[in-house]
Amino acid sequence: MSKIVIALGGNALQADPKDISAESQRVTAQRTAKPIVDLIEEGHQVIIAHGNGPQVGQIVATYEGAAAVNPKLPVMPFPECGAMSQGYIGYHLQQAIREEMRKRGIEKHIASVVTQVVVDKNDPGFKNPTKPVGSFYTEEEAKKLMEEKGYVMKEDAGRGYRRVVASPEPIDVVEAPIVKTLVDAGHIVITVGGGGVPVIDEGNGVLKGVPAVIDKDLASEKIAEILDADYLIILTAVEKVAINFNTPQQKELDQMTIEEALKYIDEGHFAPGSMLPKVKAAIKFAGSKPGRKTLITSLEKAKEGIEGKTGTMIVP
Ligand SMILES: Nc1ncnc2c1ncn2[C@@H]1O[C@H](COP(=O)(O)OP(=O)(O)O)[C@@H](O)[C@H]1O
Ligand SMILES: NC(=O)OP(=O)(O)O
Repeated sequence: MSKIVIALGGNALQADPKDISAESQRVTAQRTAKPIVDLIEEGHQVIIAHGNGPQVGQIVATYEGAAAVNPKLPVMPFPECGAMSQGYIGYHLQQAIREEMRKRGIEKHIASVVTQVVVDKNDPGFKNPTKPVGSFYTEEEAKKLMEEKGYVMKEDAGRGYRRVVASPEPIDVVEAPIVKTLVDAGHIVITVGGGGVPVIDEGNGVLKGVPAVIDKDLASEKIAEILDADYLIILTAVEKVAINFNTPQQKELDQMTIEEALKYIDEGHFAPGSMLPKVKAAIKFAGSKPGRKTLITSLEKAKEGIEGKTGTMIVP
């Protein structure tokens, strides 16, 4: 039995990026629950983390839109929207995983912990927004949003334009002791959703939410270290990491050593904002203590991946 932190990518929550309805996410979560419960059924101790880029963007935009037509409605601050996204996504995952466990006769409890993650107020990420949130827009729509709302909009890996916000590095997970207690008691915990709500220590131990979105792969790596997990599994839309991705020379990798991964980063094989943070999180976890490994694979292949049959394993 291994202790596994699973980081769920966008496709685990929204199968069709154009359909951002709650119903679509609820149905997608049911599909996502199956490979996760496969691992639980095998006896692994599973801790779940997830992204929130599309959802937090949607929540912010909804409040802004509502405030524009009804001035009595306050604009909701970004950290509060992040916390809402944890609750919204956690609720769907809790329902779906609980139901899948119930069907299989697995008697375990599952809960989401609204999680705050400490970041440095001087993190250079605050000066250079990189994290895509919300929906995809055409170049024309993006220009209009930049002019009208002052958003920073960037092209996202050939998929269209998206709003980008600051993405500081995670330093510590505030609720980690509670997560550890629940995990040690045998419960399934959903934590660091959306990378955690980013908070800064104002200097006196008082925590204050800041408008940013922490990368969920890096936050998952942080909680995996704190919980002393054996595996960090990053589940995304591709079965394996590739070099020369999307070119005729594309080569999928079964395994990468940390040294090889660093070389591939230098050579520019991993797109910033998509595969790069995953590989960085993978390197950090695999290098943090002997025996720790990171697996990057698709949601559907999680079980086969942990059995060593597919995916890309990052090892020291
Ligand atoms: N070198 C690479 N190998 C494999 N996939 C890559 C690579 N570079 C970029 N990608 C893209 O990155 C995507 C994963 O990033 P993203 O969709 O942002 O992640 P998430 O699943 O966390 O939402 C893959 O589906 C693939 O399209
Ligand atoms: N917080 C975060 O990394 O979200 P996405 O994975 O949706 O980009």
